[in-house]
Amino acid sequence: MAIILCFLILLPLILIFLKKLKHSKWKLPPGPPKLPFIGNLHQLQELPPRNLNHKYGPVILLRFGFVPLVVISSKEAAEEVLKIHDLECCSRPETAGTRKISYNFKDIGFAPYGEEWKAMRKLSVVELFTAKKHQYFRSIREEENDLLVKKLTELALTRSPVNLKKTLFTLVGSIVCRIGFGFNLHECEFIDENSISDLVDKSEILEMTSMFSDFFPGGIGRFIDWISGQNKRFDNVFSDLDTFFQNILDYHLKPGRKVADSSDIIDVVINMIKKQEKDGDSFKLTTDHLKGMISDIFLAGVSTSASTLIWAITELVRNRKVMKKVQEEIRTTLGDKKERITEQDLTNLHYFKLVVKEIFRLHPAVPFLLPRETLSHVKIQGYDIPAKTQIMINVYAIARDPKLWTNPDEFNPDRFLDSSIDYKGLNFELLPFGSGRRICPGMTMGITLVEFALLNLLYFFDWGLPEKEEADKIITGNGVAVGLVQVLLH
Ligand code: HEM
Repeated sequence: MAIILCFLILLPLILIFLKKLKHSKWKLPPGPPKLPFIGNLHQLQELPPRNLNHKYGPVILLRFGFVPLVVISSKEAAEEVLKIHDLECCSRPETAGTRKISYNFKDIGFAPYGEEWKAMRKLSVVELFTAKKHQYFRSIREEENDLLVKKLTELALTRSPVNLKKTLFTLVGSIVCRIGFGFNLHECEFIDENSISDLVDKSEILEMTSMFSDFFPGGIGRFIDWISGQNKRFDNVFSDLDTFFQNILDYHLKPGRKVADSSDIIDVVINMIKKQEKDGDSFKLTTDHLKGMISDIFLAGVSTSASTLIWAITELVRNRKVMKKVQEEIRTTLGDKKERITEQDLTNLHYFKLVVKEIFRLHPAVPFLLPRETLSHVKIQGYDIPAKTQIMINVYAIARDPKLWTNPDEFNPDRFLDSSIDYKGLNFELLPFGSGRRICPGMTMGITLVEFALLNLLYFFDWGLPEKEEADKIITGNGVAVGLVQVLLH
């Protein structure tokens, strides 16, 4: 009996010792010094670093509480994660914020890798981006841009300044709501079109704010979140978003609602749920899956495209020569007299596409991609990365790496004149949409949305700053330009 007791007491110590022995053979990535227990938590504000961190190299290991996190900031290391080890690195970590906005990971963007994620992703790709719907989506984008041109023309005639952030978030929000959820934002009973950017800001708070329980899983973390009131703050922010998503769902479930031939993605999923109730399939879609999908489409679709557009106008206002060159190309190719432009007009523009590419390089909407988590042990650039380590890919820094780009901080679309580098996930120096299994499924839609809106803005209007404003004033601290811009009729 005594021997068995001794064995039971010693067993955990032996296991810890063996684990340590195994880990001591590992070559872990370098990183800033860590304090006992909290690791790098005291540096949460400045880490992970946005720019290249030459001091520690392109693969850096951090530890926030109990959570190990690796930051990748070189093209070669990104290629290893996203191409060579894509399967081992394609899960997502769980945090309190992402659990909420994904409705318990019943979505696409934050769901861990597995059968449910595969089924949801296939559904969204098939339904949102099928060829049979291309013409329908195209007409929605064209109609919404016509409305924008009308609104901006009125502002130009009265020489009133334009609030870029509100205007472009409303444009993108109205397109995404019609395509994804089948309702017209301008006539909507449950949301004011001007509050779209505020809602997106709230979702970003949820994604970005960290909870103690994210770093100290279990009782201690949850207790500190509760005492500090962080839980309550979180719930308050989430409740506005949840109300909006619930309204979208109720709108679809209204008795007697007529579903058009070109039903939106939510109608399709509701019909699948009804069908499954009869068939008894093994993967059951639920209301949480529906809300997770609404959350994904809204959050992933709106802020990315809108902030890219805002940056495009901002850079062009700051770089008048490029603005002149691109407008000359557009107006010469399309002719000067069009009252309305269509997506067909995008086809013959060359320099314009380079301008868009340069915007995606300098201002990737998701600078660290969405965080990944390793499913098993991998080696990146010769370093050991254990299973269940978070990985962030700093595509912002890679796209400004002086080893890859000449004058990297300069806005210069001409750099792509003789280059075959593209941004669709195959060139690892330019990854605004990510790459591999978790690459953005809305890429085609996002690109068309950005290109067509920008074409309208540049064909019909001349842009500049309101009197006495300087270019830098249209940039805010959190990286998105929000200021007022003067619009003049061409
Ligand atoms: C300019 C526009 C857009 C940009 C720059 C962008 C960028 C991204 C990036 C960087 C990721 C993470 C990829 C990774 O982790 O490797 C992502 C994921 C995602 N995007 Fe987009 N996106 C855009 C538009 C859209 C649109 C319009 C939709 C849908 C309506 C969409 C839906 C999604 C979804 C569902 C995911 C999660 C994919 C997964 O985890 O499997 N995105 N996007």
